[in-house]
Amino acid sequence: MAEDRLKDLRSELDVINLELLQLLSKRADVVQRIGQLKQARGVAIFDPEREKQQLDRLVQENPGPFPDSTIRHLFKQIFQASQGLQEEQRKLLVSRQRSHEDTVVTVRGIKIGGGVPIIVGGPCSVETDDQMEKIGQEMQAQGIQLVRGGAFKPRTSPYDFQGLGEKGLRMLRDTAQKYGFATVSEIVNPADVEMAIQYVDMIQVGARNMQNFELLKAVGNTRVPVLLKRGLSATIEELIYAAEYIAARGNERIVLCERGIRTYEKATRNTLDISAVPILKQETHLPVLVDVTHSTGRKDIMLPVAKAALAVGADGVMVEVHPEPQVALSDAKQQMNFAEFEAFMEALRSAGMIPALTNSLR
Ligand SMILES: C=C(O[C@@H]1C=C(C(=O)O)C=C[C@H]1O)C(=O)O
Repeated sequence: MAEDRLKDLRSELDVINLELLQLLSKRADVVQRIGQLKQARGVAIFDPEREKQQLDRLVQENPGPFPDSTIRHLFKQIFQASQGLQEEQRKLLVSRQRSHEDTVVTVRGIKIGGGVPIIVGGPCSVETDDQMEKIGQEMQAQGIQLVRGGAFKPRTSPYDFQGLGEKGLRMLRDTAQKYGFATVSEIVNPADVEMAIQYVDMIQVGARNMQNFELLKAVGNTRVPVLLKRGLSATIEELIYAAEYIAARGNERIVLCERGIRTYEKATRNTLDISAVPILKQETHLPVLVDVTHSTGRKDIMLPVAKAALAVGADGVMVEVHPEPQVALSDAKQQMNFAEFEAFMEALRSAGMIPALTNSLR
């Protein structure tokens, strides 16, 4: 008999627990809505005055049998947990606090991040069928799996080669299909994103467009991997917020790329901010690449710079390669020719910094 009574009372408690749980969740939902308002208004999360008001009221209404001190203690715990929820809401989606695990971005089965460095290679611009055919053969011979090639070129001068547009994307895709690569290419106009993803596996947001917020939103609306380059005068924080624009739209397949920043130094085209790599790895959970071509603009130091990038934890390096750099329609001076590229790759391989060529790739 007594046994049955105990069971009944415990069943009663089980029901009350579920009711309390529902009420706690309902309360948490309101807390989160308050959190959003506070964030929008730039108001502090912790509000001791408001907490005091609530505690005073609760103690006043306390029907017992819990003593007032216990009621204060229990509700203080709830307030603290609520504060935690609001703090969680404030953390950027791309921030390290959101994920202790490194994000691995997979582009057509090729992993960026996760421990095995990748080399992304290809010409600055897609120019001719002949050029792309040679690129296809060379990239395949060197085991390059992700090939770059520009079709929309944001050039400093309006009189410089502007790229082949959709035709260039088609040529890049055809080469990729023939040789089995994945592709990345820059898009500058949000209206072109839908068209571009018919051709490319990864969309690049270039340095000059890092704060083209409409473009960031447009690529954020897709589920296609995005290579986001740091703006030439952008701080690391601004780069992280640019990535957040993409993530906030639901696309977290983002790879960051350090490509040098503008300083007073003239010996290199830009100044490679090597410290940005470990900082980005620490502050975000996203993979980070280093563009050694644009950051240096100098072929003679590309190898040591690439080694430095990999040594500080970059998930890969991006380089420009052209069959005949001297006649290239863009970046003629800084693209490597095939012999230079082969020496570059061989040096990284023999230093054990990138995987050896497997037989199937020879
Ligand atoms: C929910 C709020 O945020 C925090 C949490 C509180 C709560 O859980 O009741 C109260 C004050 C704040 O410290 C709020 O400001 O109302």
